[in-house]
Formats: sequence, C-alpha cells, structure tokens
Amino acid sequence: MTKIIAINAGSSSLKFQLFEMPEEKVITKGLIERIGLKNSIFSITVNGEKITETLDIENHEIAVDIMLKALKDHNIIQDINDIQGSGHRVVHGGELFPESALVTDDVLTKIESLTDLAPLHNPANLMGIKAFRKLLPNIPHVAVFDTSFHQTMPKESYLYSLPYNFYKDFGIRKYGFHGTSHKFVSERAAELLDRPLDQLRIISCHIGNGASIAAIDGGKSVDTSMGFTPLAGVTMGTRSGNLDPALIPFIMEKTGKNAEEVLNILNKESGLLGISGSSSDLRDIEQDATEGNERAKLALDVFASRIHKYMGSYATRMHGLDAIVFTAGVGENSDTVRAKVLEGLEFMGVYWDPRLNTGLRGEEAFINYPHSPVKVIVIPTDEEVVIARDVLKFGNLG
Ligand SMILES: Nc1ncnc2c1ncn2[C@@H]1O[C@H](COP(=O)(O)OP(=O)(O)O)[C@@H](O)[C@H]1O
Ligand SMILES: CC(=O)OP(=O)(O)O
Ligand SMILES: [Mg+2]
Repeated sequence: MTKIIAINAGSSSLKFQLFEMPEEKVITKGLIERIGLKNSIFSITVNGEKITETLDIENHEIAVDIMLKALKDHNIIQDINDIQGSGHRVVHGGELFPESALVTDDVLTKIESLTDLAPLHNPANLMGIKAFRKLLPNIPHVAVFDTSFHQTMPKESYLYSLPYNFYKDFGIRKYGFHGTSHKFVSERAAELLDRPLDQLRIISCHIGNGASIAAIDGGKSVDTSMGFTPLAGVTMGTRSGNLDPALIPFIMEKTGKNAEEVLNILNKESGLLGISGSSSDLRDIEQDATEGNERAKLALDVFASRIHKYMGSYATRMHGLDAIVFTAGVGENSDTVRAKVLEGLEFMGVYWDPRLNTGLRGEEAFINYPHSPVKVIVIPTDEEVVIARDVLKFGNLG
C-alpha cells in the first residue's frame, strides 16, 4: 500500500486527495475554494464527515499551509513522511510534455520557462511542487499536465491561420487545457454508456472558474476551445475567452495601458466578473440574477451562449455526436447553465429531461430522455485520481 497525495491547483481553488494506491482508496480529500476572494471556503473530509470552514485565503501558498496543517490536526497523517509520492497538476506543458514527468531540476526549469503562457496557473502549480519537494526531498514528485491529453489534436485543429514560421520558430499553436479532466470524464462516460470509448464521439464541457470544451473522437482530443493559453475559448469567471485580436491595440490606445496591463484585464477582470461588475463566482451571479440584477442576468446569458455554440461546432467537427458531458464546478452543479447550454438542441438529437436536470448537483447522472440518440451525462471530474495513477507510473512506485 502506497500513500500518495494529489494536488490540483486551479485558478481559484486548490483540491487535494490522499490515496492508498494502487487500490485508489481515498483516505481523505479536501477543497479550498474562492482563493483570493472574500470568504474562501476550506473543506476536508475526515472519517467520512465533511468539515467546512469559512476564512480569507489570499493565495495558493497559504492554501497549501492550511491543507498540511489540517492533515496533521485531524490525525490523517501522523508523520509527513507517511506520504510516499506526490502528484501535481501543471497547467501548461507546451510541446515539451506529451505525458506526465517525474520532477527533476531540469523539469522544473522547463515548467518555469512556460510560466508566461499560463500566468494564472503555472506559478501556483510550481509553488505546490516546490513546497512538497522541500518538505519531502526523498520521495518522487510527478507533474501531470493539462496539455498532454490534447497533444493528439491534428494540425488543422491546432494551427492558427498565421505565418507558418510562427509555429516553427515560436511554438505558436493551440495547446488546450483541462486535459486530465477531459480524459477522466470521457473514459467514465464510456463506462456509463457501456460502449467502447474508441467508438464514441463526445463533447466534454469542463465548466469551472476556467472553462473549456473538447471534441473527443474515439477517446482522442481532436479539438478544444482553449488555445495557446487558457485565456481563449468561452467566457470564464474572470477571463474574456475569444475576442477580435484587433481589440488589444484598440483598448491600449483608448485606455493608455500597455499590452501587459490589457492582458491582465482580459485574464483577471473580464468574463463573468467584467460583465456583471460584481463577481466571478457563478453562485453569486445566479443569486444576483434571481434577485433581478440585469447585469448578472446578462453575464449568465453571455456565459451560457458561448458554450452553447460549441455544441453545433463540435458535433460538426466529429460528423455526429453520441454524448455531451458536463463537469467541473459549474457543469456539475448549475442546472441553470446546463439548461441554457442544451436549449434547442433537439434538431441534433439531444432530448434532455428538465426534471432530471433540475436540482442535480455534484452527482453522476444521465439527464437525457431514454430515447434520446445523444446522451447527456453529468460526471463529477476526478483529476486527482488520474494524477495519483501517474505518480505510481512515473514515480516508479507501481
Ligand atoms: N452549487 C453550485 N452552483 C453553481 N455554481 C457552483 C456551485 N458550486 C460551485 N460552483 C461554481 O464553480 C466554479 C468553480 O469551479 P471549479 O471547477 O472548482 O474551479 P477551478 O477552475 O478553480 O478549478 C465557480 O464559479 C463556482 O461558483
Ligand atoms: C486551465 C484552467 O483554466 O484551469 P482552471 O479551470 O483550474 O482555472
Ligand atoms: Mg479546475
């Protein structure tokens, strides 16, 4: 039995699970949400019971400290040395990492070299890896990249319509993210459908604070909405998603800001936050919209409509569709967003049942009518178990 910890730092959250491997038995799991916002939420499951605390957690470094302290305080680990391997989500692996990697100084340098491409993520991911390396210098640490799963995309999907040498010389291409999650839910969908994954065309909607849609044909990612960085694609909590690139110099001129400052606005002050003017958190937006706040309603409509359009686009991309999967914070929990995304898709064989959708939160379930040619499934993602499996494999613990 090997105790392995999996750390999944997102832009607004830090999730962790301590496993006994290879049994995949969860010893404990926890979540720190709303990092950097007021009223961050820390929760940890101890002996099957969920303990929740509300406090202000400014950044991911503080989140890691709180997590480690909780593991000791609740006697989940007597000694930190009980942990025999650690696995870390790393958002951007570029073309350098087509698969997970055992962390070495060289691997860390390579990850650091990609920081500019994922400014909201790679620093938090690196911080977690470094904290664990320092704490436990003698165990394997494995980096698992969001980009790896999308390395199967064909060139016509990942190449931008730019001078070709930009790809050759600077690595400018679509990379795609949330790969660990898209991989997990597509494999799970095949199990639930009781059909071989290599015969399925799936649209996977990972909708969290960051959001991406993937077209998964026969188990392989063939296209995805995020791009060179996690800024592209659909509207997100604080990110703009796709826009006309000519807007960047235009905004610079109008506001007197430089390119870096404008990029910062697109990454951190746009999306749900930018449109609503009040929050990046979908729970807040839904609450405000229910109370009649017009800007919150608008934010919700823009958010859902961007995802909605990918349904047609990716069904076309795969010449048909067998299943739509919803996952991550919003996809798993928001019946409102799911309903807006699925609205009017009967023309392409999507017949979903509002009664199955309404109120469904955080649970695995089909929400289509039984006769629907396209199945619609809500699947809680588990990036952590995929990470733990890769710690066994790449950390040579198996
Ligand atoms: N019960 C809920 N209803 C609606 N939205 C929810 C609910 N729980 C979480 N969310 C939303 O999920 C998003 C965070 O998703 P998550 O996948 O944890 O984010 P990250 O991208 O940081 O990993 C937030 O917008 C949050 O409001
Ligand atoms: C890549 C990305 O956007 O991640 P997250 O959704 O965790 O912010
Ligand atoms: Mg996430």
